[in-house]
Amino acid sequence: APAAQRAPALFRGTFVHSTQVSPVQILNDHILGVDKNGKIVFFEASDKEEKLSETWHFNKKDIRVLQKEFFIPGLVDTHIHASQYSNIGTGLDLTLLPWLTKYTFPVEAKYKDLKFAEDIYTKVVERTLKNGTTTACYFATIHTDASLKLCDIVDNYGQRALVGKVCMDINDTFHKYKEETSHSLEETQRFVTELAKRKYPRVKPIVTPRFAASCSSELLKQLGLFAKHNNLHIQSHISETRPELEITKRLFEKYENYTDVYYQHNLLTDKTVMAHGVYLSDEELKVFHREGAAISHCPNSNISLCSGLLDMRNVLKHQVKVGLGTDVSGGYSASMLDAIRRAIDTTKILSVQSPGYEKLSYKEIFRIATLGGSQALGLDKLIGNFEVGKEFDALLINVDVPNSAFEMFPGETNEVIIQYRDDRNIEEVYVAGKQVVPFLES
Ligand SMILES: Nc1nc2[nH]cnc2c(=O)[nH]1
Ligand SMILES: [Zn+2]
Repeated sequence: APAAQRAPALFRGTFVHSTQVSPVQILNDHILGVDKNGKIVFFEASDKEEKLSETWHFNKKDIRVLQKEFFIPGLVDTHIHASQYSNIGTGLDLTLLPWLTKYTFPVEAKYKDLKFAEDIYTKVVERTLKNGTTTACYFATIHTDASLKLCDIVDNYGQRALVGKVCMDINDTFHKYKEETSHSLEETQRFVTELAKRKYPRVKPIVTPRFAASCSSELLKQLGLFAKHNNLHIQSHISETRPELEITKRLFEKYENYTDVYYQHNLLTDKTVMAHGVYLSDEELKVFHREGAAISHCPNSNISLCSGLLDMRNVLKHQVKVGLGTDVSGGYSASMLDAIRRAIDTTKILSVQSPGYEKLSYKEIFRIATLGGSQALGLDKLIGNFEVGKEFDALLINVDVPNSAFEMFPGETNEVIIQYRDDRNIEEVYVAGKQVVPFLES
């Protein structure tokens, strides 16, 4: 039961967000105004209330004054397999390649059945929204109609998303889950065309070759050209595990490295987001920087599938755009709050392994989960924080709810709250100024 509610356009209270210069900025007693298109039109200290009400012609009694709640920007999940949601929390006894064969390809094959697809896709959109994911970058499956169904559901619930119909013409371990090369491209074209006809304001297509090891050079080439000619987003996986690196090296012998495979096929652009990147060399990171391509850091998945630990500090040092991803169901949680915690764990483990390692602070990771994600998806002009001119994607956090996962003690600051809240503390979710959580009863 999706929401269709307009937010009150005016809020007064505490706002916590990130900027380029400040990983966490806490703005107490501010007023934020949202216009009917969902854009933030002003955001100022509330001693300006008088002047603002004259400029913007509002009545002060229309301001919603927050009490103990505060706003943070919506969380951006830069990598999630909507189709794998039905496997969440199961099948994590294997590493990537056998895991794909035993659990993942079989479940994705089921999305031929549109009823099944509709059921699971509804559940994953509801779950991610409730957990504060206002923007998701989804992998669906190879099935075009089911992928369009995901788009319909995302739009209906008011989430913002990039949705990819998966492309793969090689699968030697689960033969029935793959496509003919030409069919894969044609179906991608059909997916993009059909989605465009629907005119959804916040659901966009993303060209999605699964990863190099499941695509022929011909398919990669055609998808790269298609993305280029239509200026489309691109997503895939890169350098997640060592055995995958070996296979890719064997399949693409004449390329310099894994990054070069995507680069040579026009798949590494400033609208590309590649999941994982655990084993990328400095040389490859320089190519990411040069091309403006982004990495999605998926710490839960990296640990759950024993893939490895991404050195995010090194990624940032190379000025490569980076966001966080849940990578459901390689990652066992659909919550970006979990992704934040796993990213904190990962940076700490790296510092244990290498004394002197410059850990990321939780503040930096909060920024990566919000502003960083928006940059990784090329949406930072539109979302990511509460800058005037952006759309209001936001979570109303209440730390003091019944059944909260933690106690609040006197003297604790917002900073403590940022680290430890969970979805019970997300009372309301807004996308482009429209309240999308709680869902309205239909
Ligand atoms: N984590 C993960 N890695 C992949 N590499 C290729 N496909 C997948 C997938 O579905 N999940
Ligand atoms: Zn993935």
